[in-house]
Amino acid sequence: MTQPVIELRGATKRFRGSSGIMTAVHDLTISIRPGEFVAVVGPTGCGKSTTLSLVSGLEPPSSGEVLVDGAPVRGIPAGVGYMFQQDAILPWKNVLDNVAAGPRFRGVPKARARADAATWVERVGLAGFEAYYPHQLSGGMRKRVALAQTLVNEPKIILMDEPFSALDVQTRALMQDELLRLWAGTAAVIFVTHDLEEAIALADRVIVLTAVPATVKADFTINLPRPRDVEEIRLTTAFLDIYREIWDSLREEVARARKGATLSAA
Ligand SMILES: Nc1ncnc2c1ncn2[C@@H]1O[C@H](COP(=O)(O)OP(=O)(O)OP(=O)(O)O)[C@@H](O)[C@H]1O
Repeated sequence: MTQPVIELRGATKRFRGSSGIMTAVHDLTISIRPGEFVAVVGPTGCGKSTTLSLVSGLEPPSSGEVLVDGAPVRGIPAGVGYMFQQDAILPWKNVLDNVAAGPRFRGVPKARARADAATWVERVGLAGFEAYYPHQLSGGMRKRVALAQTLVNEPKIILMDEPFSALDVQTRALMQDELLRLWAGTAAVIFVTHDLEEAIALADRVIVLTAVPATVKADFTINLPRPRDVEEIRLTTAFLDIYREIWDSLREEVARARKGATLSAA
């Protein structure tokens, strides 16, 4: 059996807020193998981003353990790439230099960093746009730059927090396909999303979290064949069956979260 690359063992995270201590995630136990694509869904505000912060080392757990490659996470682990809703594109650098910035920061010599960046700019479909500046790019093109910025570092773990949620529906589907094509099992991915369709279309497993404090409610294996075309696969009976099953589980938590929000607002 392959050793997990990411492991949360009974991880709990508490925050001190204005009205006392609140528990964001509680007794979270998740194990992810190398190259596995895991989507995490749950109601709004349940603790999905906090889960990513634990794995990225941005937040230490209050109790329990978080391990990357079998070692407890202390600080930001090496080999982890990120992609968030807001990209980290530098407006004063052109496309090529934006993609080369990460390797340069890690100490890769300039010529090598630019050569690697050029390869990734091409792979994400931006050949010819190397000298463009971010303000000259569309939303989808910016996402391609962000994808290249992440993948140029050859991460073995990619943490994604709703990376495509600000895109229009068509560009979003295009980027989902691009992500699957470029990822192709090369890294373990945790993909946080509000969108259950997106979760199922992309992932090998979909983890449903409970309303806050988040803990694992259910863990579904997605046995849809790869390679996938995200727009085609959504129309298949197998997809709709899985969707119904997971939505039944998620719906209860969404209802609990809404009830909690109404009570706290009253
Ligand atoms: N640094 C912090 N300090 C205090 N409370 C925090 C902190 N980070 C998160 N929280 C709280 O923890 C809970 C979970 O937040 P989190 O952002 O992880 O949820 P989420 O599921 O990602 O939310 P969304 O669905 O809105 O993206 C929320 O109640 C939030 O206010």
